[in-house]
Amino acid sequence: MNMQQVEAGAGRRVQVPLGERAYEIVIEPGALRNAGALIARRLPKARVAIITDATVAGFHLGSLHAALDETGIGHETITLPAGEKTKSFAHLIDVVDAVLAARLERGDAIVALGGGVIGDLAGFAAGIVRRGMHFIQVPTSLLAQVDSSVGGKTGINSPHGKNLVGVFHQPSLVIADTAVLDTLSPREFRAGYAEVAKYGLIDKPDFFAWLEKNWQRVFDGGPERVEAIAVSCEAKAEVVVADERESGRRALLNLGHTFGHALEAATEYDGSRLVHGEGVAIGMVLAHEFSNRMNLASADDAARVAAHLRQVGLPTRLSDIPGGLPPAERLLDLMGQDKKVVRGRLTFILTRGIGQSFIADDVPPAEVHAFLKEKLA
Ligand SMILES: NC(=O)c1ccc[n+]([C@@H]2O[C@H](COP(=O)([O-])OP(=O)(O)OC[C@H]3O[C@@H](n4cnc5c(N)ncnc54)[C@H](O)[C@@H]3O)[C@@H](O)[C@H]2O)c1
Ligand SMILES: O=C(O)C(=O)C[C@@H](O)[C@H](O)[C@H](O)COP(=O)(O)O
Ligand SMILES: [Zn+2]
Repeated sequence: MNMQQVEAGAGRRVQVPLGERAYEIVIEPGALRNAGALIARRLPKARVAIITDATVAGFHLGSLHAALDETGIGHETITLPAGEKTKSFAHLIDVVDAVLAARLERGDAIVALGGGVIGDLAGFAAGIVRRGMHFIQVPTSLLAQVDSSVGGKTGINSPHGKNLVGVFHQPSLVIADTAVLDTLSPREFRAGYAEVAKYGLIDKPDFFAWLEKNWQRVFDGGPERVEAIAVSCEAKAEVVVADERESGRRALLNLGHTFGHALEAATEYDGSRLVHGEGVAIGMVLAHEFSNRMNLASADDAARVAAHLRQVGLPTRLSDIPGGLPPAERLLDLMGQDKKVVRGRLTFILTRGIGQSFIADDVPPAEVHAFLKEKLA
């Protein structure tokens, strides 16, 4: 990681060395223009079904079509509504039916052009149609470029909780065009930034300190944006290669998510109230505050995390979520559906300070309940 000198205009490539499931992440402004050539090199002669949402299609579908036409790649397009509620059984059926109707074969590919919602849904479809098709991620949100397009977690939501139905299915290629982020709304850019900060808070205190200094440049675009995305992808790739199916260390990538996912479910996946990255921002602050309450981390570190996230414009408190929340009992109940639960016991990602996160499976639920009650008051 070279965060001191950032070369102007440079693209980056990050490898995910997962044996026969290995793939490359191409991070570059303008990469979408080369999507046809990149896909043809990785999957010669494959046809593709593009899954996208209406907002992203309006901005970027034409460029992807042009890139595929240039290289003679046959394509179908399925356009879904934008937003978290699209990660549902109903839309999974739409995608599966459309891919089968287009007679795509197992050796063909599903291409996700969009944010994490489209990536998670399209990846799930790719994992189950004909028992597994190729899958290519073309992430268009900051969150998707730094997190959801890498690592192979796919799935949909349930009223019982987030991402409760899905499969692990790695992409064959990730094409992250950092220039497409210029059309992303400021709110969605901020939400994705929460997952960038997460890597610093897990185990990269120098990266967190770099972000505190450089976040404005990351937002503005240019080399710092590419650098932050590349560092994030390297961090995620390293964890995924070490623990692809989350039997241990990968759970660290869930920092802030036990709280955050419960908040998303409690607000019924209503993006006008809370989007995923915002839930993660509040969840990471709560994880640091709870760690302080358990005498694990200092109050100063918890305050530093909250101050930085607030500085970039992210919500950091439960009271920042409009429309009211259910009581602590209900939030705890929702956390009970977390995939990290083992024999009924909650697992949390706690911390000893900035960049010192760890997996805790011995957290007394009564402490969490009391903490949440306090925070809701
Ligand atoms: N699989 C994983 O490892 C993983 C990791 C993190 C998050 N996730 C999931 O990802 C989802 C959140 O992803 P997200 O934040 O990208 O949400 P999203 O897919 O809903 O995208 C956010 C919004 O931005 C719009 N958008 C996307 N790219 C755009 C662009 N370039 N220009 C203009 N508008 C654009 C979308 O239409 C949408 O309205 C959640 O469902 C979360 O659970 C998955
Ligand atoms: O890739 C992972 O592993 C993560 O935990 C990344 C998270 O940012 C992401 O939100 C993921 O979808 C959460 O996973 P889940 O298993 O808790 O649903
Ligand atoms: Zn996340």
